[in-house]
Amino acid sequence: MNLVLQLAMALVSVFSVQLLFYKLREFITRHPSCSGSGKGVILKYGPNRYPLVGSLFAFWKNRRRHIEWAAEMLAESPTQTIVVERLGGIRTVLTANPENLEHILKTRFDNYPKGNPFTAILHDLLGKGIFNADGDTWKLQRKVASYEFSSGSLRNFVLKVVEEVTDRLLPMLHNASETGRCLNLQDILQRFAFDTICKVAFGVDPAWLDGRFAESELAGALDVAAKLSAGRSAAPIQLVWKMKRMLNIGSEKRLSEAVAVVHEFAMEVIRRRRSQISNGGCTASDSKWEQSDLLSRFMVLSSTNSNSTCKGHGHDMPTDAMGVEREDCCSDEFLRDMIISFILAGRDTTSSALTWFFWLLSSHPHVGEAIYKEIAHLIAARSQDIDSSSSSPVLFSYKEMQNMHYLHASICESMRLYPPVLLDSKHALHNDVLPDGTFVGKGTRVTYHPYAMGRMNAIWGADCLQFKPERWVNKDGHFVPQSPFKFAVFQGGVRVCLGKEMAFIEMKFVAATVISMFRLQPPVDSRQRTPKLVHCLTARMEGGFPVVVQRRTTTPFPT
Ligand code: HEM
Repeated sequence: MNLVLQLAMALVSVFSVQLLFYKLREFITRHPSCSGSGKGVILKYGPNRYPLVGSLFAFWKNRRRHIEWAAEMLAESPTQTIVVERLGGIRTVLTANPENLEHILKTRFDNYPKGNPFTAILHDLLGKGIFNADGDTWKLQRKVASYEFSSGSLRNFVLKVVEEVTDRLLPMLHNASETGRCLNLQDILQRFAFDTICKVAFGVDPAWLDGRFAESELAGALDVAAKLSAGRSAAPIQLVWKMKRMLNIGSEKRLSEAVAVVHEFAMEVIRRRRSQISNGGCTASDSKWEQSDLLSRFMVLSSTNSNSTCKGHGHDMPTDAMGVEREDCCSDEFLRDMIISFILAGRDTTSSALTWFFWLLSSHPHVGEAIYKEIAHLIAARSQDIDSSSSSPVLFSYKEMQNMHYLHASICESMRLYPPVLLDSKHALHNDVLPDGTFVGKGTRVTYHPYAMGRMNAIWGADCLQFKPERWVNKDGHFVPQSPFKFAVFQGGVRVCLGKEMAFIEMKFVAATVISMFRLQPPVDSRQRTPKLVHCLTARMEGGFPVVVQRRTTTPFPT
């Protein structure tokens, strides 16, 4: 009882101080002469229609649909930008304006790091991993990871891994088509994406986990950690999760337990690789490529004695030149954080994109059939293609996948409506003014909103809510890309997603394989229902995506 009372008193006093600061800050930001900008415009949309405490209630009322709520308000704003000021929260500029995005992500990138308020939210889970880092720590990881992702041989390796992992997926679908059993496609795709990223980034097959970790336990821990971390950012009052964390109670207790499981997995991966390196390299069963995985590159960096460069796998990688302490960048903790960032980057994004893609196909069967025809056409053309007669075991070659224009368009169209990363935030280092005239004070959070952008009349036209892959192809049927600041699904500018090409290889390979063999439908009783979108760092479907699997009577593959 005493504790509850103390908690309540602490809350009241913090609220009073915050109220004072809030009023003061409001005064400063609304007087351009005080804030240092002569042109600043404060837009008065969305939650600003509510008085100070009212905005808190509105926030609370919409807490389970804050993504949709923000999208509605952004659509109402003539500049596609709103300013959110609420008690207990950082002043936030929310934007879906492509010019503003280019400004934040490219032109004035230096002024918009992720910032402490963002990194604090994800720190327990991601530590200083690339997703949660700024400055030199980020630069170093970006540089090393770029070597990996820009390498030509990565593409072939990804293709090989994806084919292997798809081979595990197909028997499940065959089995379900024969037994009539319903499958949770979201879970299966997540497992597929997890296996793929572990093999590509760390040279580890999660099948190796058996006996040490139950993969389901790890998957569960990752889900809980992602969901509760996202919950922190959506909390109307940030102080509440901070206090719960301090007291290790409720959701914060569950989060720390889940994080412990995830961390232990990452440490096990590191221990395994260290022992491989100390045993003189990879085991006989490991391929050459596994020595070049991202984790190995970082480890070579840590074990080199040179102070200036690290000569690993034929690359000269600047290390101390980055200004990052060797001990920092090569400690087990640092490697652990890097691993977790990559797991999240590779597991939840592609599986989210594919889940929503297959759901949209189930209500737009003509799109699925058009994709099938495209694949059948490419396979039929194989007999005339000299190269394809090679004995490659790959179901689809890279070249064939490049020619799947309609499939590419359909995946982009699906991500336009359901971007895996729904929103993303930066924090201004200095006062600034966005191209649409919105004043951004030092410390302001600037959030861009790919979900709102994908549903914006002003950007995509009156049919923006319709699923129409045709909007991405020209009259010759070729895919036409859009500006990354309009279609910001992979972010644009300096921190653009490093795994974009890998993601497309993965998604197109799985989609093409599944579509050429099966038709997937939700069970009859849920066909008319739109699944609920939940924000768990990525866009998930509440309750998963149950599907009934029907095998096609013919496939385009030669028998
Ligand atoms: C459909 C799939 C994917 C989508 C939509 C996507 C989207 C994004 C977005 C929006 C960001 C920026 C996040 C931020 O700065 O907060 C990002 C960054 C990143 N992505 Fe992806 N991603 C996808 C797949 C992948 C895959 C498969 C990988 C491979 C591991 C990957 C690796 C990364 C990395 C390393 C970054 C950090 C870049 C940096 O901060 O410099 N992504 N991605």
